[in-house]
Amino acid sequence: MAVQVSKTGTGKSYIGYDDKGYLWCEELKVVDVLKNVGTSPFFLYSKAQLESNFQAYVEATKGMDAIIGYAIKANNNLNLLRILANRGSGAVLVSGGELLLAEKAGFDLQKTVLNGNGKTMEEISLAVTKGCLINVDSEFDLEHIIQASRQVGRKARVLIRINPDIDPQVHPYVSTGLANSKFGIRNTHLEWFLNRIKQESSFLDLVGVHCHLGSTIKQVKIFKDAATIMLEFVSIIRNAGFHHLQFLNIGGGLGIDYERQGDVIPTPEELVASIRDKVKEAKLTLIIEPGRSIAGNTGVLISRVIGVKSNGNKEFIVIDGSMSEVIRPSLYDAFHWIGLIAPSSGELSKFDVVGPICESADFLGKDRMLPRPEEGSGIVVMDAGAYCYAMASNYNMRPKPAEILVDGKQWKCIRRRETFEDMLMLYDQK
Ligand SMILES: Cc1ncc(COP(=O)(O)O)c(C=O)c1O
Ligand SMILES: N[C@@H](CCCC[NH3+])C(=O)O
Repeated sequence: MAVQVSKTGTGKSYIGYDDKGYLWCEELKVVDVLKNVGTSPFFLYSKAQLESNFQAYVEATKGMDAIIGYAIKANNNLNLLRILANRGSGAVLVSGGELLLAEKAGFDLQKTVLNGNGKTMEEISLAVTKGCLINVDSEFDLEHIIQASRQVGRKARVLIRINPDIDPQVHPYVSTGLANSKFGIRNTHLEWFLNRIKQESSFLDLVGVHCHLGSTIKQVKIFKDAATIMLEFVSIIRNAGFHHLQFLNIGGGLGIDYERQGDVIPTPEELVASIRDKVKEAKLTLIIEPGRSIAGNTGVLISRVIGVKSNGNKEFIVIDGSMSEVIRPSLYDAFHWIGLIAPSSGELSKFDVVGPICESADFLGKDRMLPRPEEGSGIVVMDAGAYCYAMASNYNMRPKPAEILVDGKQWKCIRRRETFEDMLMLYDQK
């Protein structure tokens, strides 16, 4: 049975090492899965981990009106989405594609929120037709929503996305709530929005406010500060005559323990507890939009070692996984814990773990102390359940990998590996 590598934000860990040095996913030794799957790299997910992470939010929001809106962008595997939809999760969407997928997965579309600073008319019309909540992101976005609801002949249920100018203290590329961000409106424009919504009240129902500060946040205080500011806006908006205001959408963004050094990451319970009383006092339904903290430690990338080389200064472990499956290190200099999946007697040395892609930015980890691996041995990149497959590409004509789901002692393929023919199909071959 799996042992804990380290405590994550939601507590339990279903992917971890035993004391002999074998990696387990639930009740399966990952070396055995690798043998049976045949191809590599592939993503490996734990169903129990996914359920446990979602359950942590359910427990955290017990006793209050709340929608847990899983942010589909983090991991959109249909099979995983169905698991969450069956458990009553809502969904947070950023495109028409995500909306259609959410519908296919069985999410209650009344509990979905369409976000986005550049929604197309088609996407907005679809969201109005299906009864999704829609976040207003700008003046033009509001005009497009009015137009769509006129055409569809149905009132749009909207929230205003306010940019509260709070620093989430994360990498600038994943920070979304500062004054210079492309997302949301500034409070100085709020009056204009309220007036315009009033004018078009036969097409718009203003039901809430939204903010999303960023991703990989590690302090509860940041959410608490945001809630305080957002509740001030709620009062202003209610005082302006909007009595249907029902939702405070606090966004997503809770981090996970990528470093696996025992960092203290707030739990969903701690996050919600820090704002619960104020939200209840204001008679609001809380919407929370977690992505990473539900999907992140649910999955890992399993690769094989192609070879080990030295350039005189540095040593490299070259694996068959790459930035085309896990782009986060290249894009954000993000850290993912890397290890061998089975015990090794190789001497410990410092390696860069790199892929075969024709880019110097193609690294999964730098300066990692690892046992010198044999060719063909399995390597794990941990915490690859969020923003990894979802951001994967065919760069260098690489097929996207398989996704495997473990449930106890069973595993199944929940998305097959792409083939060369799959990629070829999209070309005009004449
Ligand atoms: C509006 C919105 N909601 C929710 C999320 C999910 O964030 P996270 O995966 O960090 O929980 C994101 C992504 O950052 C987002 O942009
Ligand atoms: N893609 C980012 C998070 C951005 C979330 C979307 N706003 C990551 O891998 O960490």
